Amino acid sequence: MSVSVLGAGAFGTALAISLASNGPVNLWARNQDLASDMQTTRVNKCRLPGVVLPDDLTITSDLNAAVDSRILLLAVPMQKLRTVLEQNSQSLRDKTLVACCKGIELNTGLGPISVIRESLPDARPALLTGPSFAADIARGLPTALTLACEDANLGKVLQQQLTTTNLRLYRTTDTIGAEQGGALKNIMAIACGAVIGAGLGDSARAALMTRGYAEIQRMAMACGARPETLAGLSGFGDLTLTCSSDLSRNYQLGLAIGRGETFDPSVTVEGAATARAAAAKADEMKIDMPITQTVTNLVSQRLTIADAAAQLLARPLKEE
Ligand SMILES: NC(=O)C1=CN([C@@H]2O[C@H](COP(=O)(O)OP(=O)(O)OC[C@H]3O[C@@H](n4cnc5c(N)ncnc54)[C@H](O)[C@@H]3O)[C@@H](O)[C@H]2O)C=CC1
Ligand SMILES: O=C(CO)COP(=O)(O)O
Repeated sequence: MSVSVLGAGAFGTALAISLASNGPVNLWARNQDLASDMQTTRVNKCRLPGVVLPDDLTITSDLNAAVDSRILLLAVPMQKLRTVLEQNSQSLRDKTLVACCKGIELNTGLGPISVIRESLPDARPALLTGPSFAADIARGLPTALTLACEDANLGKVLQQQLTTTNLRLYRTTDTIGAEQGGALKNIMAIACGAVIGAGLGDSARAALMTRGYAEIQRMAMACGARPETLAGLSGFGDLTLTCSSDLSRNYQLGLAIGRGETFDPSVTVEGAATARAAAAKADEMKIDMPITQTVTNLVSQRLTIADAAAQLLARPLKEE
């Protein structure tokens, strides 16, 4: 097998389904019961109900069976990435590792590429990010994503290997821009969901998306991102999708906050921890990120939606 996907959640399963149209793919599930069930039923009932797994997709709970591949995709939540790398360091240490997660690590302020570099210095890291819902990819709907890799030659190889008929990859060497855009847009999606949930209207959402994009640019460019990456699929593209679709879990959390409803804590919502990480980093770097700060306070219930809106509107007037 040339490609394996580690993590049989929604995104890992969807990517494995798409990649199986290019040839055999391994999908590693850490949970043996889930792996057995998927082998028998050929469906991932929990995460992608109703989508039949293709014959060229092999499911395993044995990591050693999966790490034989030349390319390994890591489709686990951002806050779990370091654990997965460290727990499996012997098997993963010199591999090509394509992170598929979108977030900033809470305790370190690092993105996925830096976490891979710190945990496994001999690995070759890359990032797959951009606007796509697992359900869309799994159904074979047309999708375009960004493959970010500092090593331009490896980036070209990965672009070729991971593009499928319906999943078109663009490449960049700007891993910082791709990481930051993909992580920070989740924060803005929570804010937009909250505004819509509270009935504050589409105009308020457009304001948040635009000023949120300004925040993303400020932080990302201070970290070394290139503006054209932020304007591309991994930045503007994903911001647009996630802030405007009910399918987004970040947006759904925002909706629940805005409506005063509870939200299932077991659902993967990257923007919650990422908002805290980004707010702390912004403080440290003296970058103005009022929406990020507000989302942190909303998620931790230190602020009501009415007070959040009032605070943002009352900020000193400035040039755009
Ligand atoms: N679901 C989607 O539409 C998309 C998700 N993503 C990103 O993909 C990443 C994963 O998200 P989903 O697959 O949707 O989440 P999910 O909650 O459906 O799946 C997460 C998977 O990670 C596994 N996992 C968690 N901790 C682990 C550990 N310590 N060791 C091994 N495996 C572990 C879980 O068992 C689960 O299979 C996130 O960063 C998300 O932002 C990106 C684009 C689209
Ligand atoms: O990243 C995504 C879309 O590109 C998925 O969004 P959610 O994690 O909010 O569901």
